Formats: sequence, C-alpha cells, structure tokens
Amino acid sequence: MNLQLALDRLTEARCFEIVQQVDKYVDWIEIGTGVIKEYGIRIVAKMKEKYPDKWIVADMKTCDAGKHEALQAFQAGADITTVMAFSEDKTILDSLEIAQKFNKNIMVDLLGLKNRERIYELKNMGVQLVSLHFGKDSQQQTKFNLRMFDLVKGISGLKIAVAGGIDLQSLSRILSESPYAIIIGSAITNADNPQKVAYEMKKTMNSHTGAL
Ligand SMILES: O=C([C@H](O)CO)[C@H](O)[C@H](O)COP(=O)(O)O
Repeated sequence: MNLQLALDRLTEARCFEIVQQVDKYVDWIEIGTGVIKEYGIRIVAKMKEKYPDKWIVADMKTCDAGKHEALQAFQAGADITTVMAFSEDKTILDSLEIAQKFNKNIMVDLLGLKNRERIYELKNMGVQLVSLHFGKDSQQQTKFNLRMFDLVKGISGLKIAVAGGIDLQSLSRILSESPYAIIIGSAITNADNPQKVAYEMKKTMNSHTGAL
C-alpha cells in the first residue's frame, strides 16, 4: 500500500522543505495541480532530480490534449500523470499510449463521477489505476465518507487510490478497503509537525498490511 504525499497550495520552497522532512515515510510524491500551474512543469523535473527513487505524480488533471499533456509530464520525469475520467475516450487513449511509450502510468481521477458504466469503459480502454477523489470544495460541505468506495465495489482488476481530506482518523476507516494508494495532502502539509504525522500515517498503514 502506497502513501502518496500531495503538495498543494504551497510555495516551491515549502514543497521541498516538507519533502525533506517526510521523504522516508512517503512512497509517491504528488506535485499538485495548483503548484504545477504556479511554477510550471519544471517543478516536476526538479523533484524527480532530487528524489530519483520516488515515484513522482504530476497531478495534471488532464481533460483534453491528452497526448501533449502526458508528454509534458513524462518528459519532465513524472512516473504517473493524472487524467480526468469524464474526458473524451480519445484523451484517455492518447494518454495511455504515451504512458506505454515511456513505460509510465496514468491515474484516472474519478472526481465528480457517479456512473459505474464509465469505470467499465475506462477498464476496457486499458486503464489500470483510478483515484476515488473527494474534492476540496466538497470537503467544505461534508466529511469524507466510505460510501465513495461503492463506485468501484466488485469491479476487479483495477488499482484504487483514494484522496480527499484524509487524516489519521479517517485513515483507519479507509484501511478496511485496502486501497493500492492513499493520497494525503493537507493533513501532513498543514501539520505543525509534518514529519510526525507522516510517520504516524505510514506506521498505521504498515501495521494494517503487516509490513515492517
Ligand atoms: O487533488 C487534490 C485536490 O484536487 C486539490 O488540488 C489533492 O491533492 C487531494 O485532494 C489530496 O489533498 P488533501 O485533500 O488536502 O488531503
């Protein structure tokens, strides 16, 4: 089970400061959409250069021009780029084609999706990794709910990541669903002591999976 650290609404310097504090507890480092918009794709390249052994996720949230945006992400050194589930099939297929060429991955973000039919379509196109995503704006209205997993329940052969305001309390409930990756942003990046929180999160995940 992978812990993906999401770096959002932070300066470039703060992103690197936080990663320096928590890198031994996180598996994947996500450069958030807003951070890419602010600093450009070069921040993905800089992070990969500094942490070549970590998987770097470029949260591009691509919804069109799949080929171009996947190229931007992978040429910068990303291991995963994100594409929105509601995109045209062509966007998904083009992103997958580029990922295959680079031997990298796409994560399809299910934000706002209510229809399971689309998940089967994504799977048939060759998508292997999806993220259940409870968005920032929804987080202001209500709390993370495990019912989100109903969208993918019983659909085999997909790796599931989950995101959206996850903290230590909700983490323990999410573990019962055994996702492939757990994406955690503000609970770590806004903590007084990011290192302590990241350590606790990884320890909780490891004790669930039995990892040392
Ligand atoms: O993708 C994200 C969101 O859309 C903001 O851009 C976040 O990376 C994701 O939600 C995880 O962050 P937290 O919700 O702060 O844990």
